[in-house]
Amino acid sequence: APPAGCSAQARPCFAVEGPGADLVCFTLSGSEGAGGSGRPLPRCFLPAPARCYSLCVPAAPSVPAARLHRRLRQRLRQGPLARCRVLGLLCYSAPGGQAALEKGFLIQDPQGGAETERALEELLRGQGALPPPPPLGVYEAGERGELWQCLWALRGAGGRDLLRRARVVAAEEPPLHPAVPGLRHAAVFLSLEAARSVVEQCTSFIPEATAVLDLVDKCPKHSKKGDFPVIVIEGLDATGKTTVTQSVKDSLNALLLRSPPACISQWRKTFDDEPTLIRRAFYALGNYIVASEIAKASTESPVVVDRYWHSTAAYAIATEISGKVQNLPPTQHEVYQWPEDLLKPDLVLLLTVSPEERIRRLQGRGLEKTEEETELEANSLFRQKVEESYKRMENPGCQEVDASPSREEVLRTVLHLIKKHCGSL
Ligand SMILES: Nc1ncnc2c1ncn2[C@@H]1O[C@H](COP(=O)(O)OP(=O)(O)O)[C@@H](O)[C@H]1O
Ligand SMILES: Nc1ccn([C@H]2C[C@H](O)[C@@H](COP(=O)(O)OP(=O)(O)O)O2)c(=O)n1
Repeated sequence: APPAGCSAQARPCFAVEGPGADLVCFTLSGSEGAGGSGRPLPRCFLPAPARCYSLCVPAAPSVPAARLHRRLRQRLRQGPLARCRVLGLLCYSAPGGQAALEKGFLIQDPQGGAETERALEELLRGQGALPPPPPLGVYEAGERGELWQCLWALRGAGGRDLLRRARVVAAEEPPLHPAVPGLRHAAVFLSLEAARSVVEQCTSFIPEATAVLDLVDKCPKHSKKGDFPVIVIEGLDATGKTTVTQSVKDSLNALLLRSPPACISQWRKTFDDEPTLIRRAFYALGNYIVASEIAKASTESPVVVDRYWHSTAAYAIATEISGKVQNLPPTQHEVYQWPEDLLKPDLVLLLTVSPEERIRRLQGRGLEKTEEETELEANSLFRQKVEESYKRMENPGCQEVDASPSREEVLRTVLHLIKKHCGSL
């Protein structure tokens, strides 16, 4: 329910008008809600005494900016700021505007008061000079109930300078999710070099990054597949990939590989704790290492692979694109295309089960849940976006397999599809 005094009709989009202020901001949470023109302001702006603030960093694929964003998110949960509600925010240029995409937070302080503003200023001053700390956006009501955004640049030694004061108005939801154009540089890397350069920028603060790069550099470039078939099994967690890949391996006398490969999986936790940019670059490099393993193995036997490129891309897209499934990049978008320099499998099967069956299997397995699995359960929208992204992948695309029947029946279906596509084995 919306907070008292706020309209449930409001959309989570708002624009900041005025000279030099062509940013439109799009909150990442709660993208529901209809409304025509003359819409009320989004309900994310709570009425007094509540107060709203914003912090945004450039969304350009820069390692320092990505780490600053993550540091700010962590710090916003601490101290006097812990009482605030923090929503994700994307600020993008209105049509014709020049501003680059920014990513940040809308901070709602339900009680108002000077303490939160002081804490935010301290937080920003404590971030050092590189990259420069973002300005603090402070939202205040005008005399006629209109809303203003004041953008303050903080001076290192204390004090602050007003950069601009601009009207905040309701805006149309943009036709394309603002994160879509930047996806291919921020989360989905379409070449070895693109992913490599991100991980290379991390060697000074992630010692494991050097080890990953060493392994990648040892792999022959542009690995070629051998004569035996290469089959990839994809799907959400607990759809039965481990079960299916193991049985296919036994049935076909195949070699079983997985991405990320064993040689880097001990560093997975380290990279999972890093921002999207770094984390996804790590998984992307893992695929290139697996590619060289596939190349070698497929000269000697069939190869079955548990997750590969499609997982890397689908999870990256689904985590970066907030809100509903309709916000995903349109079909045939470049992020759904296979990287040209990555070894292609002969067949990719996507295992799907109903959400209810998947949760039964997760519970049945009784393992400790990862943060992402918990999110999947809590957020069926996320699950839908991962699955839909899988289905939009092209060249090669994924062939869907209903994995709800018994283990034996699923295996029969999978073997049948492999025979059909890869000929006699
Ligand atoms: N066809 C099936 N019917 C019922 N349970 C299954 C089936 N396939 C797998 N399971 C069980 O569901 C759980 C998740 O399967 P698993 O193969 O580990 O999935 P994934 O590797 O995709 O996470 C396991 O406990 C597994 O034994
Ligand atoms: N090739 C791969 C494999 C996994 N990932 C990422 C995508 C998700 O964030 C997680 C999913 O891995 P998870 O450990 O949950 O998967 P399984 O337990 O193997 O089913 O890893 C990837 O990006 N690329």
